[in-house]
Amino acid sequence: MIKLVFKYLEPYNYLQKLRGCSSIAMALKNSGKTLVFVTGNVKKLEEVNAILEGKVKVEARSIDLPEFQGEPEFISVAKCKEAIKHIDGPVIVEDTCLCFNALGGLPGPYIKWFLKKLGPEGLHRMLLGWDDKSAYALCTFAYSSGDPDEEIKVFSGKTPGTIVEPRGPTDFGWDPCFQPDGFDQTYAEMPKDIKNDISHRGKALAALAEYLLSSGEAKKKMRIEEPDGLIEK
Ligand SMILES: O=c1[nH]c(=O)c2ncn([C@@H]3O[C@H](COP(=O)(O)OP(=O)(O)OP(=O)(O)O)[C@@H](O)[C@H]3O)c2[nH]1
Ligand SMILES: [Mg+2]
Repeated sequence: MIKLVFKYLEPYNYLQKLRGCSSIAMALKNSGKTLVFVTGNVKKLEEVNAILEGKVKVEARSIDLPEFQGEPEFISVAKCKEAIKHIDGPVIVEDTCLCFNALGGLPGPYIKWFLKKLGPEGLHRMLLGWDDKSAYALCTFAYSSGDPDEEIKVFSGKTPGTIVEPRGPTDFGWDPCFQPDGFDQTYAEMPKDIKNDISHRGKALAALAEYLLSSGEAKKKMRIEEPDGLIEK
């Protein structure tokens, strides 16, 4: 029963946070500036579009940014600094980590290479010698207003889970071997909308959307839709 309540309450919280973000879409539309998501990963893009649909209009640019090393926040900020060299206007980038607790957080930001070489089955096998199969997915967005002199903002989302034998469709990365806590399905098995509601990416985007709406700094660059109509800030 508790499991069931958790299952439905948590997604609801994130949906609540995103509600009302249609003003961001209007704001960016009317400022003549579109928020550009720089990524080379179409599956990430699909999820970002689904999560922000009807709230924030994102334009994708496929640029193969360097894969930096270091802590997640450093990597995302470094990616963002690279991205703004190519884009005129507001930009977001994202970096995803899959962290095994038994391995002190590795592969972490290096998951892309582990996945490429081992696949989801190999990731599961990495933990065969360990009792602790717990892990977490971490998503870190970095946002720049486009002005290189302004501070880059970072928004993170973390979802705890367990590394299991792969189950479900294999169309997105390590989804088949990650089972989020409180669920009996892997990310790959669950409906996309449920994944997006509880995922590392969904949580990070909720925080980003909240910032764009509430920050005076971000608002100054945009026109914001108010209940009485569109007014200039
Ligand atoms: O099963 C998954 N569920 C997810 O929700 C998810 N998000 C990212 N990934 C994979 O994890 C690595 C991150 O590396 P990454 O952040 O550098 O991404 P990337 O290089 O593919 O794109 P980008 O850096 O151009 O945005 C890459 O292999 C991605 O395919 C996921 N796999
Ligand atoms: Mg990358």
